[in-house]
Amino acid sequence: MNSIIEVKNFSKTYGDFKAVNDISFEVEEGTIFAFLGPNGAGKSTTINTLCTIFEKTSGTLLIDGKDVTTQKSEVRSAIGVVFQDSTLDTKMTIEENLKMHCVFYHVPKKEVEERIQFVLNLVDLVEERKKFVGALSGGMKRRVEIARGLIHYPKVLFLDEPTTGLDPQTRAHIWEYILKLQKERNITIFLTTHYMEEAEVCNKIAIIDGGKIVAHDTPYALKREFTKDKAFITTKDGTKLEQLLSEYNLNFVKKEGYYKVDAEPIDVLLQVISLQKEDITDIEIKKGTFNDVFLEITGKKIREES
Ligand SMILES: Nc1ncnc2c1ncn2[C@@H]1O[C@H](COP(=O)(O)OP(=O)(O)OP(=O)(O)O)[C@@H](O)[C@H]1O
Repeated sequence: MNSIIEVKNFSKTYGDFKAVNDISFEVEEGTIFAFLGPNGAGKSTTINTLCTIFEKTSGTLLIDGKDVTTQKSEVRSAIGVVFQDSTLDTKMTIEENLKMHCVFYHVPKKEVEERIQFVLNLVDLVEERKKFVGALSGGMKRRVEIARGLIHYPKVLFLDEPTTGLDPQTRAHIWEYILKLQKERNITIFLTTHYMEEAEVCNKIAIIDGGKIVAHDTPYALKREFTKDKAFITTKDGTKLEQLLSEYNLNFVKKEGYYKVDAEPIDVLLQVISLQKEDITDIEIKKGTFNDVFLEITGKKIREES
């Protein structure tokens, strides 16, 4: 597949401080890419440089083959941006905000109406187009921002925490629009989020920490690498279970009233269970979560290595 975003050896320093330290990654066209990291990791610096707002210190950053340093206006035409701080004019209606954006982006006059219809349809705001932005709910404002970010038909949409502060139902709606954009329009979505369950539905995830990319893969592969399924076992004979788990080399932790046991390799766990089936009163297997992945990569594991 074609890489629509290419970042090679990108660094950004503020004085002596390396906020982003020689990172490289690519994003394939038509995919949803999550860029995650703890506070101060270098996410905003990278996004702002990709969006031509900041200047790089070194490296190459291309969007749709255009250089973010030397071809700023071509890059700006290729991207839509929805940042956390709203830049909508609250004293204007939705329609007026969208029209103004069309002027900025030199959308041909005869196409303006069709595009407004298209983007409002996408975010379910056709009926509201004459409403003043100042009178809209937080979720509606976010939808208007997404509509506005799309009105010049960008190839890549940058979404900086698009669902932060929204209620679960509105978050689910925003995700419907994001998935629809990807499926129906082949738009590449580059997003940040601190909701790990949102990161899980993305095609690829990169995790940045301390200015370095510390993981970059599919959610599935990251989960496989960084988490283990756990079995929660309740037994009438703890001593026997502990003996068996040690004998079969399965890690476990004794908790109040149950044991938390590594459920992998599953065949080994099944053997232990079959040897103690008269005593076991309850078993629940829980899959590793993406929260575990993030903690493992940016917390425990990294600290252990550094
Ligand atoms: N203008 C600046 N001058 C000096 N240091 C800066 C400047 N901007 C950012 N930094 C530092 O660079 C590092 C990366 O910042 P950045 O804003 O990219 O992180 P982030 O991952 O977006 O964090 P957050 O999730 O908190 O927004 C941080 O340590 C930050 O303090």
